[in-house]
Amino acid sequence: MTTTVPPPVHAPGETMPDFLLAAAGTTPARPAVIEFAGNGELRTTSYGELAARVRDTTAALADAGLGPGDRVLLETDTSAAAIGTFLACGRLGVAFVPVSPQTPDVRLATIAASTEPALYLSAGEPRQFLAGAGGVGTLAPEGLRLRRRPARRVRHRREVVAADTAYMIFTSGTTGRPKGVVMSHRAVVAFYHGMLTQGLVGPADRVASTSPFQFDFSLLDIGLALGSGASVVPVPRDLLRWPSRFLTVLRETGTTQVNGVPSIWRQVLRHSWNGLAALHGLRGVLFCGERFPMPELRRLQAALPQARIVNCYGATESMACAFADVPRPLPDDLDQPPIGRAHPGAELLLIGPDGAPVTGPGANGEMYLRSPALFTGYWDDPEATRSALVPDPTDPRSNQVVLRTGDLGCLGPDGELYFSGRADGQVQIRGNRVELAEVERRLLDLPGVAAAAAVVIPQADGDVELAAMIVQAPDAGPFDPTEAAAFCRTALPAYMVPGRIWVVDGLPVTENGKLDRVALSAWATEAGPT
Ligand SMILES: Nc1ncnc2c1ncn2[C@@H]1O[C@H](COS(=O)(=O)NC(=O)C[C@H](N)c2cccc(Br)c2)[C@@H](O)[C@H]1O
Repeated sequence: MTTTVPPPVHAPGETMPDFLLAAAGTTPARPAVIEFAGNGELRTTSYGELAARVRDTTAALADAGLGPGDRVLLETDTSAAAIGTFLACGRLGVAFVPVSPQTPDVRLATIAASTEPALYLSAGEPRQFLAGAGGVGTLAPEGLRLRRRPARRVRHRREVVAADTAYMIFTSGTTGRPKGVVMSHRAVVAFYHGMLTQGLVGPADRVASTSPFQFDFSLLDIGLALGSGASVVPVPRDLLRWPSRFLTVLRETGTTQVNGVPSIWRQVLRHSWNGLAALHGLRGVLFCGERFPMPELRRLQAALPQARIVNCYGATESMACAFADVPRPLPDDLDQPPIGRAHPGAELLLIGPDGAPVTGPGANGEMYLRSPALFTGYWDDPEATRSALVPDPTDPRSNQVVLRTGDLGCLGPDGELYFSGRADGQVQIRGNRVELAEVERRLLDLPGVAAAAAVVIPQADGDVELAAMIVQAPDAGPFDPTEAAAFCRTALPAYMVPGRIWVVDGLPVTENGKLDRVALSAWATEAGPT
């Protein structure tokens, strides 16, 4: 008879640490973090041990003079030490700014200059040039080690309130200058509760987290696991890129749920489909961040017939907002999985070009999000904040703000939403507006194509040329670019047919694992016409 493990008890007015440590009150002995140490060794931190670590680190940070309104720059991958540290920050009302060790020096310096952290903590050797900026310390498995105390500051606030900033995530802004998304405890916990309504995992589950710590997807994974009384399994970044090692981590840690962007599956599906299919304990997959190419999604679903696959949509400005089960079986004529609808407690509106809501099957519009999980604003950027948090277009008088996502959506027959690309994602080709995703969707219909990316190459005469790269499925035959172009021509206007199509082994991805269109365009320009 299976003993039912009591779920954690959540209370109103929770801060992020309250929410994430709730299970320490109900199941202190159960594993909170399971780290893969290699050669069959696992390092487990129980909820009780995590809570004790948070207490010690909170005392160390308080002793260093940190308090509400301060910021800590936290350079690390996801780990028990990292989680314990950011929870301690939350206990003191100190915001943490996560950056991954792979962050280039210039970007780290930009973020540090903008956020003026009271303390810079690094899991590895702290980067020297930051030493003069304030306090410096290192994260060690046994706790925090200060190398330079933070300068003393005048303290105006002493209470931690749920509206305080829990963290700030810097995303690449379209203007090139990174924007700091400021998230309050109240917003994060509101999203976490919305996520818990989806019944994704229970206390016996082990959630593999594959995103870099600086990507809020990692914070979703931590919230999903710890908020459910389950375990987080951080997947070491250097093992993720090797299919066999990735599968070894999943198998040896007893992972039951894998969260990650679509690209983490590309090489596994190409080279280790059988190894993946052998993981019968895998009962859930959650992906987010961009569309999952349908041929790859079908192969993933075939490898894991027992798994629930969920498409999670959203922006860092509300962590995420919608969860939709990928239909099983996937209809043949479906060209992308739905994003469904916002989680309970939030609502996605479709707004037409005239600012009025659009409804009814097939309606198209820009998605606006109404939610208690909305971000506070962009750090030190009131103008960008005003353009993202806008008065509710259905009734501006209340000054209730909604998030203008910048994403286009369309309504399906049953009221479920589909993602139709970025509102600013169109490119102009010979005067015609083109959604690159439409070209990619057509290429994905080609037999033997597993993934595709379309890109525009600026020409000397000011015009642009449309090109594409495709990744072939393992069983595909030789690729004929002429035949592929003819295939596109039967369904797309001439200006949307790629002038050249390259076969590539993989597609470049950003540090967060999403298709890197800048790298793609640079590569195509070099490989393209001389
Ligand atoms: N499921 C989808 N299908 C298609 N397009 C998606 C999906 N999820 C996003 N996007 C796109 O990515 C944009 C946002 O980018 S972002 O701010 O860097 N954040 C992200 O990508 C990740 C985002 N915070 C997120 C999403 C889900 C869970 C967590 Br936890 C975090 C959205 O505005 C969309 O354009």
